[in-house]
Amino acid sequence: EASAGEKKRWTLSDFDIGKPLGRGKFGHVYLAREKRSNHIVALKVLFKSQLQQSQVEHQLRREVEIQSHLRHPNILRLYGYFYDQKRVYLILEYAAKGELYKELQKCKYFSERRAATYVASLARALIYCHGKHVIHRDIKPENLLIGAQGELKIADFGWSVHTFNRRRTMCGTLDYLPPEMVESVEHDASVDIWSLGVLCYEFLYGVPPFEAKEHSDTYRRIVQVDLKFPTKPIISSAAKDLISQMLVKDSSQRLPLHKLLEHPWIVQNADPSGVYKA
Ligand SMILES: COCCOc1ccc2cc1OCC(=O)N(C)CCCNCc1c[nH]c3ncnc(c13)N2
Repeated sequence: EASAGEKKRWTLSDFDIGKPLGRGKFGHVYLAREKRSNHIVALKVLFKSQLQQSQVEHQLRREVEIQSHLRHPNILRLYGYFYDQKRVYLILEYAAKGELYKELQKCKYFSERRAATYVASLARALIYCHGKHVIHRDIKPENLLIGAQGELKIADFGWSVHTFNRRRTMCGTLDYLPPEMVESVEHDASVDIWSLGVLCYEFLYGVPPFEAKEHSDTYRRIVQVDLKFPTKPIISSAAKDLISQMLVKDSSQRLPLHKLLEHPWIVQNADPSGVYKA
């Protein structure tokens, strides 16, 4: 056993590999059990060749370094990592209820209580991250997982926690980008308030607020903050008020995350435990 201080050297033979949990851009994620402790984990396998091709291996190293120090109930734990000739393996907390975006697709949109409970837990996770000078957790639905008790977990390692000019081509959608990033000017932790506002809108309406057929139209809608609320589903004015205070072009005018937790819509709808009980 490695003593508390030194890092344990993991190898693939320490794990029984179970069912695949899904495929990401750079590799597969598997259910796995650590043999000695019988601890169930998720094992993400990344191919070194693909990481080299996309020149992200140094970013991954930095991400893993940062992520391994984050400890929050709404941030997926990274327990450790190891590598062999061809692959890098990330040993991760297992989120038993899987991907949030699949749940959102299935329900089309969430109730105000469910949306508020998720938004409040994400706000707490982001307050924690900002307290550690970690920003831009890239909180779109694809990067959110659901734990065994229904709690939300940010799984994405952002790739861009300290990089300011991440190329969006790597991750496709523009939908979540705030104006300052779309216009690729300096940005700070308030980008996360914008993205959380976009996410809150999508939880309630089932589509992101600035969606358009063409990238150029989405781009224009974002920089103009062309925010419209559909008539269906019927959403409370408190929810619209909160979203309107987050999707503000001037990043210094966006509702601070700790104020979000005191907003009437959150106070009246979010379950204090951070767990949505159907
Ligand atoms: C550089 O990589 C950073 C870490 O990225 C991830 C960590 C953990 C992940 C997924 C991650 O990236 C996204 C990705 O690979 N997919 C979209 C495919 C698999 C989807 N997950 C399915 C899943 C279900 N129960 C889970 N419990 C824990 N982790 C999971 C999952 N996935």
